[in-house]
Amino acid sequence: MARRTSRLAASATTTIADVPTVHDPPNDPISLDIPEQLLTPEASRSETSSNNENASAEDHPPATRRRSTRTIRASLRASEALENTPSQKDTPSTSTSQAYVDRLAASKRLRSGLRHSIAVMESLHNGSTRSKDVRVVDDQTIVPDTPISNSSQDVRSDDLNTSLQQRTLRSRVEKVLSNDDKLASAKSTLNIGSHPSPRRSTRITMFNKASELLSRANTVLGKRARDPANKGKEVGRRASLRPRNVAPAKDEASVHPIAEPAPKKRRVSESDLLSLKLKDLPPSEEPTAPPISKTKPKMWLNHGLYSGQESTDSPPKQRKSKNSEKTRSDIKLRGQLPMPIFAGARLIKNGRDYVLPFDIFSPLPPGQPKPDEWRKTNKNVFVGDAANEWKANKKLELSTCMCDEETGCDDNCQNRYMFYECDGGNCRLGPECGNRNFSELKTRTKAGGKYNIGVEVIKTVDRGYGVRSNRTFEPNQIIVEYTGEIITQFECERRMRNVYKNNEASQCYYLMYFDQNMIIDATRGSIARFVNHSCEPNCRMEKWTVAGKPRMALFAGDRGIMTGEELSYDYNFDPYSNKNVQECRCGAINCRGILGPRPKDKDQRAKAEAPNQIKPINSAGTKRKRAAVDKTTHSQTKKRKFLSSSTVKNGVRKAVTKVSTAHAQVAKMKKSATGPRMRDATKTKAKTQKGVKLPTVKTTSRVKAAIPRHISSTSTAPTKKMNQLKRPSPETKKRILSDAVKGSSSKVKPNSSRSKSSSKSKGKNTQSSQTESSRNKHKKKGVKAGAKANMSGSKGNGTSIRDSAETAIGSKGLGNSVKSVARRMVRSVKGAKSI
Ligand SMILES: C[S@@+](CC[C@H](N)C(=O)[O-])C[C@H]1O[C@@H](n2cnc3c(N)ncnc32)[C@H](O)[C@@H]1O
Repeated sequence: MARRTSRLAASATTTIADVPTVHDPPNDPISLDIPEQLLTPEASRSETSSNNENASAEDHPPATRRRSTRTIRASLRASEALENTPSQKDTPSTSTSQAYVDRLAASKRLRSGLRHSIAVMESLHNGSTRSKDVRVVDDQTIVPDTPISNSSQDVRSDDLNTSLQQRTLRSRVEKVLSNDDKLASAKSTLNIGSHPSPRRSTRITMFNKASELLSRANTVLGKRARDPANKGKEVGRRASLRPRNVAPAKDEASVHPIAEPAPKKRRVSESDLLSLKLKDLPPSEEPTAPPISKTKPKMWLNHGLYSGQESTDSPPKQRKSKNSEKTRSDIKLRGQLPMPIFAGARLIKNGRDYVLPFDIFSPLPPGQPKPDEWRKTNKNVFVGDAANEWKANKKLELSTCMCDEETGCDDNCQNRYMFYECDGGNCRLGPECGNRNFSELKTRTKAGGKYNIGVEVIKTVDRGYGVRSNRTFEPNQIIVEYTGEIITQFECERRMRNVYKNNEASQCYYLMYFDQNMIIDATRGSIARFVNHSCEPNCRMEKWTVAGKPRMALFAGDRGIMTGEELSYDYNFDPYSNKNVQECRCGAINCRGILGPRPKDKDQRAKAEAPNQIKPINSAGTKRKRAAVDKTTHSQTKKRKFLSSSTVKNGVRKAVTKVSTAHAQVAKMKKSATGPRMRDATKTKAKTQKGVKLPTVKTTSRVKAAIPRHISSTSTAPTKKMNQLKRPSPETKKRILSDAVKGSSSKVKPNSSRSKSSSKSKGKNTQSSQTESSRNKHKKKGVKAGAKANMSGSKGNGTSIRDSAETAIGSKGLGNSVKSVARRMVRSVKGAKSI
């Protein structure tokens, strides 16, 4: 604004200054007639030394502003006398600045000269001053050519004329001067009104502003930079922002030392002000309404950071229904996902079950009850003849992994698919391989410590001891290996008869079918033996082949294991005899009620059962009778029995037929009689069918009951695939193996059909080949071996019976034992089929 004003002033000045250039200021007609004749500039300077105006004009060149003012005057006079001075019109409008200055100076001199002349004339007129001074003045100033000078010279002769002339002259000069003054005052008034801030003053204002800003710069730097002496002087500025108590200046404090110390500075909110106001007000009976503030109160003052959210008992929802919006239109809730500020309040109000955080390690405190008779071993130990009978066939168990680094050995890994653990011999991947569970377990347990072990024994309320996790386990992660003494079946029977006969009370036996007709007795074994059964388990017991040897371990289920969970797996328990049925106390919703096998339904079984899922041997010697089990359980068991009878009968018929055929063949061989097998076999079959009495399941002794017929846990005939891990069917497995064999450098032919797999097929690196090899060995061993193979037959289906029959056929000294073998086979088949 100031700049604009100065520009206007400048333009006005320019306009005015231009006036004399357009109308070149001629001298006043009076000045032309009189003053210039009376006084020259030089004379005026010398004579009127007391005239400050002239002196200043002479000594100092006129300033621009003054020049403009004078120019106006001159221009005004010039405009008056413009017409009377035609000679001046010829003067070019574009006169030089020097000429202009000269004219201004002349104008000034003219005015001063006029005043001087008037003074002289007055003195002459009064007649009191006819002194030498005047003469001197006359001598020096009056030009003889001028008429005035002439007239003045004639004063003595004609006083009347002279005085008249003087009077006229004076009046005329005064008139002109008064006109000048009027114009000047009018102009000044005009200037003040239209241009209040001339250019010079504008500059001053700007300078003042700049200096003021500089002085404020200190305050910008911060409060500490302020001069403490000037602290109190800023009150005016601060007070305009917010009210505050101002501490008195130091000087004042020194003057009034007794005065109270200034209160601490603090922010004053509106509520404070309101309370102060209320304090000041005299107490009145009627409560006065608080003054309504014109300013809108800030939200955060009234509601806090989370304004717009209301506490509800229900957990926050991302989406709200339209109805809820309508009903709660008075409360403006946040549209976005609200922050969980009320979670704590909800938790306190509603509560929740305590769940340990995911990765918490929480072992039990010391002083827990411990099982008395537990001889621990973390490795499988062969006992008795088991070591001799065991076929450590590393080469045959090899399976080459085809995975690459990108995929690692994931779920599609061929070895994983068949429960073969990868190692340096069968997998070219190193740390990238994800199929080395037992290796991982070894590393973990070797490191030691409760966390690495991850499990501990607990005492349950009604199921004896159990096992809990003291840490978390990922889904399908290996937890603990099931180890113990590997014994033969005969050794197992011996132990049951002699050693474990006193276990009837506890009903606890730790026998599990393992591999190659062997049994793991974990009475002396790992902690895994304490894992109880559940109809809704959180773990699985699986048999894997590790470096050519079968090993069993407990794996976490698909949900994983949380800290503090009791571990369990489905025993898939085969009681073998109704006498051995135990009540299940797992507490699951879908509890089957007994420690028995899974439901009989074929489809369900096909889905549920897994080939490598291990099934413990029935804890024989149970005193729990069927009557002890509830009616539902009883009916289930009974139903299972009858449902499977036809299948069992068929299987038994086939088995017996084959055994009879074999017996007949042996007899014929002894008599050196040869003939078509098919026929004989048919005849024999017909005879056998007539002669065979289908056995019923009878528990002749406790030992027999203690070794129930089970769904094979061995690799001999894995007929079912594990649902969770999507294990392959035997056919698929065979195909994969054969493909792998084709793909690998080994020249072994695939085990395409069971009939072709004979003892001649040596060097097969498949699990099936191992089975065949085992079978051949059993053939050599005779009836006993055949019986064993039969006992561990896979699910008691036709295949296993055929195997047993073939074994029996191939064995020497079959003789009278055939019948007993057949009987046992039938019993085995029936037990398996009744599951
Ligand atoms: C291998 S032992 C398990 C450990 C056993 N609880 C202990 O104290 O040593 C199997 C025996 O435990 C008992 N058991 C396991 N799970 C059970 C369950 N869900 N209900 C009832 N008894 C169970 C049965 O007596 C069974 O014979």
